[in-house]
Amino acid sequence: MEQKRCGSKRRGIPLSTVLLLLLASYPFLRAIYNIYFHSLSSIPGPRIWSATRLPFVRSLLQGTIVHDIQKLHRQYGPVLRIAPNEVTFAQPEAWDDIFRPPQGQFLKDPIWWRRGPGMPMSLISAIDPDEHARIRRALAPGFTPRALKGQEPFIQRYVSLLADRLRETVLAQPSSRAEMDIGPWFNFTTFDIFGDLGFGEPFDCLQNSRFHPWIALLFNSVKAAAFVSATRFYPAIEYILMKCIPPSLKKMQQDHFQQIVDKVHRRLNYEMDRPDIMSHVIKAGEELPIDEINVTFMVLTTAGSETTATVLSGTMNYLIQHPDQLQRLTNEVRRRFKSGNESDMTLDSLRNLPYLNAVLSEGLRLCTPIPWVLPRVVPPGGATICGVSLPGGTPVSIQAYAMNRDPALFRHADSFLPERWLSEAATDEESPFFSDRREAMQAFSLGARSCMGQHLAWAEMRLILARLLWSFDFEAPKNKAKWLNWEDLRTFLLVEKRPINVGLRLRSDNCEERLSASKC
Ligand code: HEM
Repeated sequence: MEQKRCGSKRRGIPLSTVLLLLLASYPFLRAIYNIYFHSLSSIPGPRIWSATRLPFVRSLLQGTIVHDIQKLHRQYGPVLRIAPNEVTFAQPEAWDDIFRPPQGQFLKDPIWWRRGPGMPMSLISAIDPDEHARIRRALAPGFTPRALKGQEPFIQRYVSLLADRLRETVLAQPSSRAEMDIGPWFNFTTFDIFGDLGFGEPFDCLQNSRFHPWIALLFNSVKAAAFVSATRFYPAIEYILMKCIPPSLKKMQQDHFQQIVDKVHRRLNYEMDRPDIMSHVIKAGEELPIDEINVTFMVLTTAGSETTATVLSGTMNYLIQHPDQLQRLTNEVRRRFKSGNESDMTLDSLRNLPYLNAVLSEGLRLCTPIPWVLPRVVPPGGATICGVSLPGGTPVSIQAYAMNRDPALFRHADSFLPERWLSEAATDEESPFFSDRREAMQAFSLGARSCMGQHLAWAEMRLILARLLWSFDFEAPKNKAKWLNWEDLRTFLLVEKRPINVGLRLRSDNCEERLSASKC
């Protein structure tokens, strides 16, 4: 009996229990490894973010990721570990080190760009540099300054329609002063412009004064898209989620895509030659298979419209809350186009208005629509970024939001001060902005994957803002509770939408008097 008891003692804890214990303690052991023994353990960052991906995912799902990371950068410095295997940078040198490295490209991190099952490759999702270069080559002629010249009449048409619609809204008010959310109007205009340039047909948002259902569905699914992205860090959860998607939702997704396929199809069958973006793709012939054209034009619709509208919304929001800057810009535009003929306002004539460019640069800095440039992966041999050596395979990203608002890089970094972008700020040592690190702001990114649409974006932003200020007097809503603080907006891959309330009336008749009385 005694012997038996000793025997059972020797057998000890059953193997299954040991395995279970090991399994249960794995996350803790892994977290300890990540904090103390991982190859990134010397990179500054909060322990909990270095130990596990969970805080990052929570922040992503809450939409507070850019603000949370900004706070962490302030606390830990410009090089920050934001997950066990990921490092992010808020230092100007990171742009060149990641996006224009001397040897070879840092490729996009597949976790963010992996294509859905059955989805063809697009310009944005192509990771292989040769594939990406092939697609970009086929599209590039449609985005040159020369091509833009041919596209100008399309752009002008929708900006005129925007001004007409706003005029009607104002005149419908008994007081001839309207108070409205101008954000959707910027979206209506940029989506209509891209619709015409891409597919030869607008989305008719301006015509109908409301979002086309395709765009409405896109905006409604942004939070869900952020959720799907978050599950990619946990393949088992992603697998289950994909299995749980109801057929009705899958059908909705397919129909959404099919609408773009139909638009592309209609455009490709046009007999006439029109100088839009698609015409260049047609000329490139076989270079781009039809399924790649479909997906590329679907992502371009968002990339080319929502971004520009976000900057315009943010810039207008800052302008109405800064009456001096608003007045200075209004004066610049109205003085330059005194003759009273809006058609004088061409893309060429608007290119060199110093204060207009400064205001929009400041808008791009504070309201950058891509506040966090999604990660790239350090090439296999490893690389040095901002003086920090990182092993191959490490995802690295740039925090544009944190960098653009860093007081070490920009004087009064959180304030709207377009003057920092005037040429004298860079040359006059007395200027308070002389030491600003303007090269930190790269809203269109750099290198082989920089924004293809930046000429178009600048053209649209200049024309829309100038035309509106030329035609209307803007002001902040009388009720301060209706003012929006841009810093409160969350980010779910795209910047959250909230009303941009403005007061506007038709440009007053005594404008010339005010101009001559103004000191600007
Ligand atoms: C103010 C407006 C805009 C901003 C701030 C902006 C910013 C950016 C940024 C930062 C990227 C790089 C993203 C990355 O590499 O992860 C990008 C890529 C891109 N943008 Fe824009 N964009 C704007 C407007 C437009 C417009 C109007 C179009 C054209 C219709 C456009 C087309 C593209 C394309 C095609 C790419 C992908 C380039 C490639 O992967 O080769 N963007 N944009």
